[in-house]
Amino acid sequence: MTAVVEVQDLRKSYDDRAVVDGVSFAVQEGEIFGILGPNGAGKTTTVECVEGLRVPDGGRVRVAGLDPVADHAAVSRVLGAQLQESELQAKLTVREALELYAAFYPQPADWMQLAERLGLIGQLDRRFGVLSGGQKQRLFIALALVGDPRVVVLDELTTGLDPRARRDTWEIVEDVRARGVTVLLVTHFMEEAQRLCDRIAVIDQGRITALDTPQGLISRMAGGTVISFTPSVPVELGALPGLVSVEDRAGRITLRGTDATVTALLSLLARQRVTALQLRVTDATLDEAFLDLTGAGK
Ligand SMILES: Nc1ncnc2c1ncn2[C@@H]1O[C@H](COP(=O)(O)OP(=O)(O)OP(=O)(O)O)[C@@H](O)[C@H]1O
Repeated sequence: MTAVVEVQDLRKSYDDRAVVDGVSFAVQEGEIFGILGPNGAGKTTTVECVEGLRVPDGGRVRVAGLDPVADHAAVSRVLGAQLQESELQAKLTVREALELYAAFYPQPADWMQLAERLGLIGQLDRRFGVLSGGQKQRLFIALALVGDPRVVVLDELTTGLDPRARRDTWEIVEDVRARGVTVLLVTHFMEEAQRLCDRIAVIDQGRITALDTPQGLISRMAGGTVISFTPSVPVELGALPGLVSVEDRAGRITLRGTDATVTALLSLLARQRVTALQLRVTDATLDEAFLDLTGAGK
């Protein structure tokens, strides 16, 4: 596997306050890599150092082997960044924006094809200022892809979108990856990270507190397996392996533990001839793992 984005011991301070404090990660070619963290954690600062928009105080950043600050022009040919709303004139039509941005690149993608893939064909002659939130986001994705990049950085892509538009956008991101583009995704939405990302770096107060697959993040938290059931008769559970907590709400029992807890519980119930009514075994959500892994839950 080749790392297309490498960040080693990245440091950035504002007014003597470290907002990125020794962040290291490597994004493999073809991966959707998520950066997740509470407000002010340093996510945007980190990706802006990757984009060459901010100069790090320390550490090393490479995009396709290039330094985003020293080799800025070369990096902008391999890396597509999502614009912020303020960066596009309201009067520009979708067609003009696509033409304009395509002209920045020596070998742009076919923007008409991009517009078609992103469902923008019907919007080509409409001005940016009158587009809906979802249409604007589609245009931003198209503009990030118009240089035919190897890596695309998407920051808070679906903030402000309704659930339908958010799901449509996720499909577009999956389609982008299916075409071999590496995606670096900054998000607040756990569901989005869980659905899209191959791996996630959880950042809190400028440091990475965990880096794993979504499933790995969930299973590393204590009590990652949730078991709930209603016993046919009252039951004495005693000590079960891996058990983290027990809750009894009007006869419905919820346990948090591990796979070993489930196995031990089932044999205990069988021995006591108790039936577990409406038995459900689920994984904790990434939401819960996130709160466990950042100061946000404390
Ligand atoms: N140009 C700047 N000058 C001073 N402080 C800054 C500057 N840019 C960012 N900060 C501060 O650095 C910290 C990290 O900001 P950053 O935007 O990287 O966080 P974030 O994780 O992306 O947050 P959010 O999820 O809220 O967008 C914040 O406390 C922010 O106020």
